[in-house]
Amino acid sequence: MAYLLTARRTCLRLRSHEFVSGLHSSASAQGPKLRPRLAKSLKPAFNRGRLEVARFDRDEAPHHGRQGEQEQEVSEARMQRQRRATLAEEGRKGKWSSESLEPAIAQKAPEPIERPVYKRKDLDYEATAEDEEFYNPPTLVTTGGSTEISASLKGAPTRFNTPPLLPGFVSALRETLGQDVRPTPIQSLSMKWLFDKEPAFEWNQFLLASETGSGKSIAYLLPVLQHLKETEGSKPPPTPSSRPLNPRAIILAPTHELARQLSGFAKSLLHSEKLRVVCASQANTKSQTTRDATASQMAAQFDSLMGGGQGEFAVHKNAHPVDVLVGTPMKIMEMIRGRGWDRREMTEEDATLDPKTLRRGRDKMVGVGKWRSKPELGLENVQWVVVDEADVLLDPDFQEVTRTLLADISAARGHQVPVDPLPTSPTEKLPENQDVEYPFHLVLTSATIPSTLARYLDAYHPRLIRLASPRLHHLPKTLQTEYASWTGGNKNADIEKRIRRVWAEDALAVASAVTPVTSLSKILIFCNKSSKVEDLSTFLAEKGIKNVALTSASEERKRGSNKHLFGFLRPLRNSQLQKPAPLSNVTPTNPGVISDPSKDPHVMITTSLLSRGLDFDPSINHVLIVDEPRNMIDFLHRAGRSGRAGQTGRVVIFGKSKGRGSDKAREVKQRVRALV
Ligand SMILES: Nc1ncnc2c1ncn2[C@@H]1O[C@H](COP(=O)(O)OP(=O)(O)OP(=O)(O)O)[C@@H](O)[C@H]1O
Repeated sequence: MAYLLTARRTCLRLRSHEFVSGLHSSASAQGPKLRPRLAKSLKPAFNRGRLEVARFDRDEAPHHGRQGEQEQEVSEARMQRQRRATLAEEGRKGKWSSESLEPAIAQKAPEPIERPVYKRKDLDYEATAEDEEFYNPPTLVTTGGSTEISASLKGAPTRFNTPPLLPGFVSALRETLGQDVRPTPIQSLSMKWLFDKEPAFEWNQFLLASETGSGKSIAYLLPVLQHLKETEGSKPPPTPSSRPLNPRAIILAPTHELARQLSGFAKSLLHSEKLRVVCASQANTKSQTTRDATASQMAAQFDSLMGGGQGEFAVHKNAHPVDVLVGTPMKIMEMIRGRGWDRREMTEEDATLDPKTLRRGRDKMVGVGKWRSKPELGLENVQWVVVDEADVLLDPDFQEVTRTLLADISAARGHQVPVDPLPTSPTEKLPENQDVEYPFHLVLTSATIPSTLARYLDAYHPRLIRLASPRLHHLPKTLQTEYASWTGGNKNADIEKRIRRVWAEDALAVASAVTPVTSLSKILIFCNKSSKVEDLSTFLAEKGIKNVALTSASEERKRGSNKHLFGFLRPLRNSQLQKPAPLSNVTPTNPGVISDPSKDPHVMITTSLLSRGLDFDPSINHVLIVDEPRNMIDFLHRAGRSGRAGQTGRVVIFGKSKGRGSDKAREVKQRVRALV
């Protein structure tokens, strides 16, 4: 009750401070029609090919989320009517001033969710040089750059059925995602293209490109797991000389957090169809007793750089073979070649380097000194490699490690692949006819395909089968965008006000009893710098808002588990693998009580570190972007932590509405509108 009163007071105050400058929903934004960033790179291929464009009617459209959209629209309209009636009634009784009613009704009511109607993409575009940020596939499926471009979701499965899926996977999907689960567009495409087709199943390369929260993990996990299951009997028995683990599939992810979540999710699909999944980023603590003193010191130094440390994964000599290994490329390289594989002689210059100035990725990998432990991981059995968040893992910072890893797997399977350095400048021409053939299936996935990656794929993977969803490079339809303007005073205080306003709206919803809100919204805040994360975290904590601040250097990240994200990540529905921390004052018998953000953290503050791939809980229905996004790719990933899998969410972008610096904010606004 006390909280409710505070919430009401906050609502009244909000009326007078005008820092929200406009509300733009995905459904209503009529901003200038900017072309999405387009690459010219596909044009020649496109001109040579035949084209079918996919278009499917509402009834044909694969399910785009958990909740039936029709049902949702009806319930939202009803909710809005009830809310108006309740608030008006309260207003008549003198509880509210008419002034405070207006924003409460207008701002709380969510926009009706548009049905996904997939339309033909524009084909005759002109891309300018500065527009070349995103690659834009002209249609849903393109097979390489050669003779044929065939397309469409026509004929693609619109249900998870047996076949093509094994019954155990169908039941696991229903258990995890609900009985009526239907494939999203990218999953339909993957079921059509990635499942074994008789007679020949050569080594293929695929790109799965679709917007954030559209189910890419299932799109690649199902074909990989099913193929492993079907070929289980033909697995060669481990020989005494072979190295341990010997996975049949490797999934690469850019962060330990994502690797852990993906392996947990893969396990949740394997309740009936059993396979062994191991996460290289999970603690399994084997002490490194065989090291000498110098080696231990170096390893400790290495750990502090790499975010390893206590409880880190180590391979036991007699470890059983596994089916799927999930991890970051750096961690897996270390398991393949041995810890410290990338070390080199110390130079004078090294001694002067400040570790803080090292770039992420390979720079941080490169240590100095000669220490190196024995290689540990066998690779002869690898038949699938998935590169999740491929645009990060193949970007200039990471691509050398990723490509070296792919080359090592190839070499272990008897096929040498050169790893030539790529040009450092994005404008430099890539060598032609570099068709890289790997002796395994390669699946690349991403929600964003920058033009540089598209060019690399054209040059090195011309046979790549590209599967793209109709909403690639757009925000999820269920995500609303809103622009907030700084007041000109303390920015941290503006952010605090915005947070309190979200909770005031929640409290209102509880008061008017139109939504079954049992806890306050959780809020994810993205800053550009770690120092800003820490500063904001301290400020909010002082104001009684308990929060979790995570940067690449955070101690919590070194524990080999995702405990530091509990309560924020989406828990797995059918397993006990992840359990969010209970909210202190919400109980099953007292569901109307809202949670207390001064006791349980409802706010997480981070940098782009956690913007990639992580599946956050739907209770995170607000993302605040408090620093100007570095680019639209970064923005799409940050914003896409909410509004996932058809759930509603809102992204609030802060900027200056007047004076110096407001031009930038206007430009961001325009570019964001082009993504709606
Ligand atoms: N067919 C489906 N119906 C309903 N929910 C689904 C479906 N497929 C996946 N999901 C759920 O959608 C959420 C997002 O899926 P996932 O993390 O695979 O998205 P993504 O496309 O990989 O997103 P990102 O680009 O951010 O990594 C998950 O919670 C997943 O369980």
